[in-house]
Amino acid sequence: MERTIAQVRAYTVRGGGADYHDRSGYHWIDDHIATPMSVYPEYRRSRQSFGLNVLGTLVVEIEADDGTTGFAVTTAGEIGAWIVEKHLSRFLEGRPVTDIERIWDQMYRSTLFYGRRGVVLNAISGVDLALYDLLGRLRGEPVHALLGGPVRDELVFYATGSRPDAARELGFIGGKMPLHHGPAEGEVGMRRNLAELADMRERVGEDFWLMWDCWMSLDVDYATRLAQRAADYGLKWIEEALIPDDYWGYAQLKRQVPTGMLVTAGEHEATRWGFRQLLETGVDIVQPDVGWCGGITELVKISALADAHGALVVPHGSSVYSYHFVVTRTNSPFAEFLMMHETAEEVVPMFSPLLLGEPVPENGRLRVPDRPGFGVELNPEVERIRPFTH
Ligand SMILES: C[C@H](O)[C@H](O)CC(=O)C(=O)O
Ligand SMILES: [Mg+2]
Repeated sequence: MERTIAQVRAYTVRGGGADYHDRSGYHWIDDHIATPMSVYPEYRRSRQSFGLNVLGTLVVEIEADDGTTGFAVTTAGEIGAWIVEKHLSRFLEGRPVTDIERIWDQMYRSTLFYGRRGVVLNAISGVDLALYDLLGRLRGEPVHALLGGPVRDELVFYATGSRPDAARELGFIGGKMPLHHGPAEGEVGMRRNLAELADMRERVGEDFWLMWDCWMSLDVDYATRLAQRAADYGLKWIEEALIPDDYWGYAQLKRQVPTGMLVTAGEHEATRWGFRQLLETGVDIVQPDVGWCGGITELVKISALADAHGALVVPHGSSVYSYHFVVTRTNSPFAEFLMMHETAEEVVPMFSPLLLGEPVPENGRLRVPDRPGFGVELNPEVERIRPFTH
């Protein structure tokens, strides 16, 4: 029997969860990481100092007419909750649960006058993921089955964190480190970056992948010089070196990095149109975040586009929402695991404490669970607030 959507609800959560930058106390993820704001000395030490954690987590719940409820989490907080409740809900309530493509198109077209990317696309992604979760629960199938089924038995992971040496011991295939010093810290900062890479290469040996996440902090000149000097230490890829709008810079950087070094980008990009522009620069790996780029519905299109450009798709973080997709695509041969342990020495669930049943890699590998939907539940002990209703 065809089920319809009875109600859409949006909640916010603080402290961890999908907004993984929203945490208190020491954490490697907020320890002097180079950012576009590093040009201002007063904002260098901590990304929270310029508001990286202002949004918080958005939880979208979608209830079908038989009471079955699907949900998803992303980064969008109160603004996202307002968009979902006051604007997007009208395109869902009363519609068949299977109307995923039409609902996406209406959400996107109707928000073009203030949307296209950023927090609006985060909100659209949250709704889309919650719809997939609901459809999977109604059909008793995991989301990966709805996407055509797995192309491999298990996922293999690289780890992102400050301790690739610990990641190696934990069985990951590589380690991606945050870059600590940007161009404004001059040659001294450049040398410090290279010393950290050299030290890590020493610790992990020759064959372990080492990558740098530059989080939009560089310019083409600095990124080129950094890449050239990092080649001596076998840097596998240089990630998100430039601001997302500088497509021309990415094209230039791709031409200038040493042969064999990969250029990756895209975690702050959204929609097939944004990725079309990014792919035309020649980047080797695109890294859409399924909770930010437009959800699964859009990621399927981005992935096909990337495949036709000969580029891999290795989604940014996003836990189960990414795993169910990656396992279904041949051009996504491995996945990212973001180390949310304070010192990146242990494996902890990425969206902890928000989800129950969130799977984590063991020895760098994971069989994606066959539970219906995305296979996770909301932890009832985590306080959530519904700031708006409609
Ligand atoms: C470590 C990075 O600065 C950021 O927090 C996460 C990220 O960009 C990634 O996992 O990739
Ligand atoms: Mg990144």
